[in-house]
Amino acid sequence: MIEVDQLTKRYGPHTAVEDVTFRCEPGSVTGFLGPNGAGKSTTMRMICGMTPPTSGGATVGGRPYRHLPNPGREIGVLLDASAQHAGRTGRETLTLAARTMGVGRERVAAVLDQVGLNDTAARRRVGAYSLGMRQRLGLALALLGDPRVLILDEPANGLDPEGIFWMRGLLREFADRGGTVLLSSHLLREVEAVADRLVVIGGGRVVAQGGKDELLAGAGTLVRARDAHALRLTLDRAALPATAGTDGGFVVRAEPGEVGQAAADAGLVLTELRPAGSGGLEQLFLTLTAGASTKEAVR
Ligand SMILES: Nc1ncnc2c1ncn2[C@@H]1O[C@H](COP(=O)(O)OP(=O)(O)OP(=O)(O)O)[C@@H](O)[C@H]1O
Repeated sequence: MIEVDQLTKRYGPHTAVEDVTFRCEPGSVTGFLGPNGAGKSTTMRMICGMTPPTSGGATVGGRPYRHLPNPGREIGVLLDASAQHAGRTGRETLTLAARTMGVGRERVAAVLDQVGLNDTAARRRVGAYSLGMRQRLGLALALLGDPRVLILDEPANGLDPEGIFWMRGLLREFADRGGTVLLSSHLLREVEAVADRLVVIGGGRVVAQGGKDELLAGAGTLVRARDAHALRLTLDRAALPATAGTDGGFVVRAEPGEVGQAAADAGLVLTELRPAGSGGLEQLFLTLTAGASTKEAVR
């Protein structure tokens, strides 16, 4: 179990993460989703004791990361696949880590096999690895201590479609055996395919969280009016929480009837009014990523 409680991180006047609270339960994969710069890495680094929070805290299995006597045996972490010593071979990297963690050498062969790095790859220096191979080695390091919890920052980066499919299977199996997985991505589709729960972060704050199916299904009402500005004012006046899309529409966290009534009371002409459905989360995510590569974000 991972518990994140009101985590906040400020760098001078800049707030990177603000009041972030969520939990990841055993037996589930939690997708931590947000555009570049949203605060995913900073949150994960705070959970793993690498960045001290300005306020709030996080525990893994009931204890702060720094209080775990042998963290690698309890939590597998992949935060930066390029962090490994370029001059060592993959096998040396794992053997050294196994010694530090106090796990048997047989785990090295087991995890190399698990992540699909063959003998030739294991004997090659990490400096000569492709990004995809580094991600596999990073995952091998995370799995080495046979932990119950995995915390992975953008693990699919650099993997080809087959590699991404393989990784999803690995994470699904890990969770199905009772493990807890937190993985981040800036791609909605990538996380949607494997996660049970989603935590969506934008501008350092959690903007949505819940079960994936619930978030994808009950994502409010999509509404559009001839006069988008008047609609915004009407929604604000009626205290209906709305997120503006990039195309003039709004996703409102309320029933269509309630939204329609507010518009009718204000004498507005609506051009669209319907349950947002799966488009709701997509719309919310597009709004967050507006200005960034929006097409890529929902790919
Ligand atoms: N050491 C630091 N000093 C100052 N600002 C920082 C530092 N680390 C992160 N930030 C800022 O905090 C914000 C959140 O960054 P973070 O790396 O956590 O986002 P992210 O969601 O992981 O994005 P990405 O996918 O691009 O890594 C950004 O505005 C970033 O510039």
